[in-house]
Amino acid sequence: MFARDIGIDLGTANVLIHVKGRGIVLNEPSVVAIDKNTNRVLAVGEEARRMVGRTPGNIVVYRPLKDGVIADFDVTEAMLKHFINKLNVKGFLSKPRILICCPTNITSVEQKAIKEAAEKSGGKKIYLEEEPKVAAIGAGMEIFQPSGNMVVDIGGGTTDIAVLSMGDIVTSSSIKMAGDKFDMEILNYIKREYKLLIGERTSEDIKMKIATVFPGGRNEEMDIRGRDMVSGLPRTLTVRSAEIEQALHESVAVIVQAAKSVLERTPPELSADIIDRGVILTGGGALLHGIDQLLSDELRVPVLIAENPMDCVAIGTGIMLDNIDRLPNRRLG
Ligand SMILES: Nc1ncnc2c1ncn2[C@@H]1O[C@H](COP(=O)(O)OP(=O)(O)OP(=O)(O)O)[C@@H](O)[C@H]1O
Repeated sequence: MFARDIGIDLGTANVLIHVKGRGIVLNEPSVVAIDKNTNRVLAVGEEARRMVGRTPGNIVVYRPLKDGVIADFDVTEAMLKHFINKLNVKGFLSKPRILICCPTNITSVEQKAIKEAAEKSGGKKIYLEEEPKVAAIGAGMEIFQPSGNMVVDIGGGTTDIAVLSMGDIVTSSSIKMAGDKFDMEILNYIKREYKLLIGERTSEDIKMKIATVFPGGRNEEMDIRGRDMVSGLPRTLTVRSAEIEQALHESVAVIVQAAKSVLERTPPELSADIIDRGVILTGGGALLHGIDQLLSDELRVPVLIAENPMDCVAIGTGIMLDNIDRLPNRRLG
């Protein structure tokens, strides 16, 4: 029995766990179903996600990390413990070191509590790290060199934008505009234009299958179902890429603006490096059709989507654990 280091991407939308030597061993949605009457956890992860929008009154399905902050700490703790215990850390993996990447804006009290939850689940030493740094490392950027690297990590709750050099963040911004808000914009658009109520899962489906954020970038259509707001009855209608582009226009403009303001605050030598190396997109939002083209046009630098953008943070935790002793400014080490 020997200790293997564990990296955890505790995300708003998904939790990924990386075990040294084995790669990503767990990838589940950050969702928990609870029985309101007994306060008992009924399901966690994928099983709970399948219940979203489909539960009777006594069961609530939580996303405990909504909006990139910990909305419900007890539920977050229960979820984290459930996932770590699933790996059987206490038995097979004796006392591993655990590096957790959690939302950027959490309070020090929350940081402590996350640390404690991981300790109780069997961790020997727990490290917390900032998401954009780990995402950049996971995307293969050489952030320990004295040169500028820019990463835009578009997750479920937050978009983290950072310029890194010599292993640390030089300029950054974290905004609450990301995948969840895009879903909400699509849902509101369908409600406004067609008087049709759709669920969150349907609007996420539209985003993934036919949306684009680059004008004219995609020309597809999709049949969607929901509840007619006037008749109250189920109804089907067809939506097109171009109208979803309109629906998402203002939201993506917020991300473009945040990226511009980070670049404006970046020292010129590092800006020059970014022209050479380009901006790397990570997180599930990097898969939003046309986002790379749009950012490249607006920022006038090359923009590249990382390979497996949703895995970058988890992969980055693995690389960081290998180099833990030479990391500057690590939090709660
Ligand atoms: N093909 C796709 N097109 C557009 N969006 C996508 C696609 N695939 C996934 N997403 C979105 O990516 C988001 C989840 O990304 P990710 O798993 O990186 O977030 P997270 O790390 O859990 O969140 P955060 O970084 O805010 O804590 C969801 O909003 C999801 O809808």
